[in-house]
Amino acid sequence: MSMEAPIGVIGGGAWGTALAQVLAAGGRPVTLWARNRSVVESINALHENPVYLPGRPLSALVRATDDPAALHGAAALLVVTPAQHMRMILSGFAPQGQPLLLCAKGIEAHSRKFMHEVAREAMPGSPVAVLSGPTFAHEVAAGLPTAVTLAAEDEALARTLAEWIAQPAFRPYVTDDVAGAEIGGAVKNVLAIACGVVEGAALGQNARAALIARGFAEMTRFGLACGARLETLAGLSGLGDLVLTCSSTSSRNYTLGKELGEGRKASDLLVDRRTVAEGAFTAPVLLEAARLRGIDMPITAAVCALIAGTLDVDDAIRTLLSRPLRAE
Ligand SMILES: NC(=O)C1=CN([C@@H]2O[C@H](COP(=O)(O)OP(=O)(O)OC[C@H]3O[C@@H](n4cnc5c(N)ncnc54)[C@H](O)[C@@H]3O)[C@@H](O)[C@H]2O)C=CC1
Ligand SMILES: O=C(CO)COP(=O)(O)O
Repeated sequence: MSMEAPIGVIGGGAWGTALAQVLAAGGRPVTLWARNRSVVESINALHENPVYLPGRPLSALVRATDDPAALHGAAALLVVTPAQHMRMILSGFAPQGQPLLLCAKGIEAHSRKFMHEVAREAMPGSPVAVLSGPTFAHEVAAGLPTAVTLAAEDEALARTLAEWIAQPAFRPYVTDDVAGAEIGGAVKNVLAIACGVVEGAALGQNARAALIARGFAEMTRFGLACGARLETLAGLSGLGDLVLTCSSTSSRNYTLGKELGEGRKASDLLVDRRTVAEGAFTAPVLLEAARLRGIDMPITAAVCALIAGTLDVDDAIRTLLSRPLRAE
């Protein structure tokens, strides 16, 4: 048993559970806070999260709790809640000044704030870093090779967190471009919905490639306007994650889009979901943030219209294809 201070994980969904398993596989004790009592009990008694990561045995070094006080004394806190709930959940934890490693991908609705801004407001005094990249939770938990971006303005903090989380098959690359790491992860979820629509409506593989490339152009325009660097947007947390989630039904966002493309209604698909498809919540706030900066994001606008039910799939496609010709 390791004598090191545990790492805390806030959020017992698929990604929080997978990250807890990565840390524990390296011999680090992990205290995983989850809001769902049956998840806590199953992890402690059966070493499995049957609700969000079924069929994946977890290390005995992962101990679950629903008591925020159990995270006092943790060396760092990985924050792995859905983006729209992060502020509310963090406000239930008394700030202890531990570093926060933010792992959610999204932009907060209404405030239009990125996760690092929300975390700084909810837990002032805690240094903040971001983890993002092409990472399906079930593959990470199975120990399959994965590379991620770990971003912090304080490079020493990024390096320390990278050393704590790195495993032979889990390889963080550090950067100080926090905005770049966050924007790639948030925007790709919206574009994954659009790619799923292309699949569901059987528009073909040329259309999907065009959408990934033009989607990346949208991500880049928005990212650069927010101070992100091109090399981050073209790296693991941007283009890397875009390619992953725009090509697989393992992505909840892509699957949501596929079902929209097959003609199902967004309101039916979004009601009573157990798992989170962040792109549905990010799309409207991203579009608004882009409008305020004078940035054109036609694919994001089409996703917004499909989710709001103001356009059907045929009209959304017609709208995108009838835009004036322009330089690439
Ligand atoms: N699953 C994955 O492969 C990856 C997920 N992420 C990101 O991690 C974040 C968490 O996603 P997952 O772990 O996949 O979640 P999930 O879809 O597996 O589980 C849903 C989570 O949302 C929580 N939740 C549901 N309703 C809530 C409410 N009203 N208030 C507070 N929490 C509520 C549940 O307790 C659960 O932890 C998201 O931002 C996602 O984009 C990032 C990388 C990979
Ligand atoms: O972020 C992810 C992979 O990097 C998970 O994608 P989904 O949320 O679309 O399942």
